[in-house]
Amino acid sequence: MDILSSATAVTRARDSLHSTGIAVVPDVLSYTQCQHTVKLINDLLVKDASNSSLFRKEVFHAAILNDLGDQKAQKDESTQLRSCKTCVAGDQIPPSAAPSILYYSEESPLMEFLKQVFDTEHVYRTEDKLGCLNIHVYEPNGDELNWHYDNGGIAVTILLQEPDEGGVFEYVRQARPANDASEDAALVKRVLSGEQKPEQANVRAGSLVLIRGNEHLHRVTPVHGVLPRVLAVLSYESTPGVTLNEYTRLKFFGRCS
Ligand SMILES: O=C(O)CCC(=O)C(=O)O
Ligand SMILES: [Fe+2]
Repeated sequence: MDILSSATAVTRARDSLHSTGIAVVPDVLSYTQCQHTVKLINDLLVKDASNSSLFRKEVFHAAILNDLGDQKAQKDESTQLRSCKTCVAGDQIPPSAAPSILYYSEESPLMEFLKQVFDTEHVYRTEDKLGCLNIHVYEPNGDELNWHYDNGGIAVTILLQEPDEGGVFEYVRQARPANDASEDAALVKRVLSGEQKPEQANVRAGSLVLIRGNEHLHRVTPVHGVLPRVLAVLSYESTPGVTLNEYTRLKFFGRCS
């Protein structure tokens, strides 16, 4: 975590985010911290096998989830993208896990780092007990997160376990055309047809990844092999006191409370 207090790391990440839309900061968590968290999550998965309180869902969705995209209501391949993973919600993650400490601790340098890198005066944790800190488990039988834009502009993740095969974070460097849904849809089509090649981020276990997720189309390729891909998603807002509504809680966590 010390690396986040380094001025060089701030400058490097800020420059990278500015020029490419993404910044990868390696070794924010150690291998031991990552493995400790993976073990805690594994224990939850084993315990959960019988009562399924962890939320696992396969969905088919459009790449563009905003109002402009949905209005088109076309039924082509760009609206039938498959995503499937297990989500461990904020209230299920042990406080002793390294991502919890990094996210919640008053001594954590992360918040200051984010303000400087995203060049903003205010960054707040999402104050939702489910949607604050999540851990996503991509099982190695084809779990994936298909092409999408995020709703929020500050996406922060930490990879905890690399899979053997697939699970690559891909993104399109070209920033989203401002308020132009038809250009947006054209970009999605070019990416889906292979005409426009995405970039692949080089992310190792322990790396912090920052992206402007509402501007850059991105996805996680299907995971195969033996090891699941395990990733912490740390949620932030530009205004204080943000909670999720019931619709969003049901959609992402399968429950309201
Ligand atoms: O799993 C990842 O690396 C990306 C996650 C992501 O894009 C999201 O949760 O919106
Ligand atoms: Fe995303």
